[in-house]
Amino acid sequence: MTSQVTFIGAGNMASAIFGGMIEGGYPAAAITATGRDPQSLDALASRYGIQTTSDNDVAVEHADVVVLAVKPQVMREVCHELRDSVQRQRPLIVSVAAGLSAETLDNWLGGNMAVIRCMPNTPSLVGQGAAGLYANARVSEEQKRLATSLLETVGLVEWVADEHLLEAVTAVSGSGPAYFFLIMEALEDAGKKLGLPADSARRLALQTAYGAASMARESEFEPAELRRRVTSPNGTTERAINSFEDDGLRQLFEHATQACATRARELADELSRD
Ligand SMILES: NC(=O)C1=CN([C@@H]2O[C@H](COP(=O)(O)OP(=O)(O)OC[C@H]3O[C@@H](n4cnc5c(N)ncnc54)[C@H](OP(=O)(O)O)[C@@H]3O)[C@@H](O)[C@H]2O)C=CC1
Ligand SMILES: O=C(O)[C@@H]1CCC=N1
Repeated sequence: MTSQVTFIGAGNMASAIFGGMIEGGYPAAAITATGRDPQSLDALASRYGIQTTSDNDVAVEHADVVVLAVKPQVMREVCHELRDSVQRQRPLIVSVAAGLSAETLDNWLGGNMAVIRCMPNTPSLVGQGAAGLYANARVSEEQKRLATSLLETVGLVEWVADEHLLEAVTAVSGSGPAYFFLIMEALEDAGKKLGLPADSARRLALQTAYGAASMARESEFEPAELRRRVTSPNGTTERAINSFEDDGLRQLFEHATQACATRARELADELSRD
């Protein structure tokens, strides 16, 4: 039987997931999303054919799975508001919020809940997401299979056994799309500075990112080998790669991902304090 899935919060991440689920064939009628702005909810309802409401309590009434997809800063208030209804209904809770631990969420929801923490990413919208998942001890094997099957409709699913590894998942894939978008912007700008018309620079940069990612995913060779195959000895690529290496590109990634993981820990500390 199709599980009833309710998204609390229907912003960027939630709509990427339910949009991708529907695109992948999940019945829109089994999906409910909540929010605060009736106009945005109406727009989502007519675009995707999902149920919408601004009443979070009503939305969880018949839910098998409740996906908490509000900003971490409003999660406590939302969980307190949902406490009575989820304690009655006992759905599987899936939180996509950065930082907040399963224990904190469980406490805010009144305790003894099956909680999965999920760190997804926005390419879920086009069925190319990558999500890291962690389950607390109350989650059954069947519920893990359910979460896996729901999220696999929008991309790759990787379970982690240690909750702290979700900080690394956030640093690599949760925030990761933004790094690649930044690289696309930078490559486009660099192309313009070298004289390309703006629209050509954008098309070339985007197609190159797409081509490289598709090739890396499908190839039997690892990315380092694929890079070597573009890099002719004493050719043009070698100059560019050497320039990146000399300017410390790898360290830049190391520092940025550490900063990201640190922020995930900070959020958890800031928000779980009473
Ligand atoms: N964006 C991303 O790439 C990723 C985000 N995440 C996580 O996803 C979560 C949501 O982020 P994101 O989608 O970017 O943020 P958005 O601001 O786009 O979405 C949050 C939504 O929650 C709604 N909301 C706020 N308060 C309530 C409430 N009381 N009841 C119901 N809905 C409410 C907001 O409505 P309104 O606008 O009216 O306030 C908004 O539409 C965060 O916890 C974030 O850590 C995780 C991985 C990736
Ligand atoms: O920037 C953020 O906090 C969220 C979590 C991962 C991606 N976006």
